[in-house]
Amino acid sequence: MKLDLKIQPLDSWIKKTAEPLLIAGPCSAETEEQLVATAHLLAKTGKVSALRAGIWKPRTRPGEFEGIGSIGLQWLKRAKEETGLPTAVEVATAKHVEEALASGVDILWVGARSTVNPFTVQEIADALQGADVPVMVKNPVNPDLSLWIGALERINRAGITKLAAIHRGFSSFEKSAFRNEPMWDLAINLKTHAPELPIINDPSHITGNRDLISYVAQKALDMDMQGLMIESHIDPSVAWTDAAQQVTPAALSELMSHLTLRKPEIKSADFNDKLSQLRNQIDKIDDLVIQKLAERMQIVQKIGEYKKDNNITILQVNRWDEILQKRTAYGKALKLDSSFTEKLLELIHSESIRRQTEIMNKDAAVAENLTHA
Ligand SMILES: O=C(O)C(=O)C[C@]1(C(=O)O)C=C[C@@H](O)C=C1
Repeated sequence: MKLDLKIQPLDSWIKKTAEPLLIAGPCSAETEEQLVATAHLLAKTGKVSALRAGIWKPRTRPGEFEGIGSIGLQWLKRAKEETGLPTAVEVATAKHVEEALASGVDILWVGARSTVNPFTVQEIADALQGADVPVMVKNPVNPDLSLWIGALERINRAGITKLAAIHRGFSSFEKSAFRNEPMWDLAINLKTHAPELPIINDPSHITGNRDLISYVAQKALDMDMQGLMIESHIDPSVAWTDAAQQVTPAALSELMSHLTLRKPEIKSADFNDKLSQLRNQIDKIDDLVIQKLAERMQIVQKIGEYKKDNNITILQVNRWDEILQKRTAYGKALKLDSSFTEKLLELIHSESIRRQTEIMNKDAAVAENLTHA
């Protein structure tokens, strides 16, 4: 389903100084000197198109540094005057929006902890009514695509058409090398729903670790994301917040120079001929896969009827386990990744169960309808 968003292209609201688009700056504005000095070094790299800095910081526990507050807006103004870099801040309340707009901040973003809350997002959207400012919406903390979409829609309905999404990863129960799981599928899903919506990747928050930033940044570019937002501090070792994920402007410049830029498409007739030949082969195979899946489901239906007539449970763990073991081993022999084969089979099995449940409940549903009639 395509979303009904009115979006202006990214180029209409941010002037790229280099490819890929890079928004950089400290996690938090700490002092005027720290912010302005960082901004100068970032501007000097020639690779940064906008300066970010958190001045209102949502913290998990009270008593932690909650951002320098409104005074930081003056520092951002000075950084912009001296470097020419447009500025970006996070807003979480109507008051933040008003103050940021009044002091000439160029780009606003809605943070992950705000995106989860429709009341907060609506308050921000209401405060944005009539403003011609670009807004970027971070994914919610929890992996819920509808919340992300809902927040984008609310901001868009307030008349904000200079809109982008920021992919900063999701909280997960499972421990991994990342601070926030990228769950790329969710970002890809958003892109499928709204192909014209620019998505900017935030490898700093995904990794929580400066050593992993380039890996995630490269993957984001390979996923055709439109830019990167990376935290940079003049001296990360003394940063007041998120020290482990910040890089110096020099390290950032070095990191960017090692990224490979790939295009979503090219005009070469040769390349496109070869690509469409290969895609034709894929189309034929996909048709077969779907056809075979449909045939499999017909048999599942028959088994369902048979089980019903004989009062046999839907779930047959031993049979299911046998399928899982044998097909995964077969897939492995054919060079398929085992976890891919397992996921595919699990999806098929849950559809089998759904269908057989429908069959089992058919008469029950009729009976229930009759008693309610
Ligand atoms: O073999 C069965 O009993 C089936 O109903 C088929 C099937 C399957 O999809 O392969 C479905 C459910 C069972 O748990 C096991 C296997």
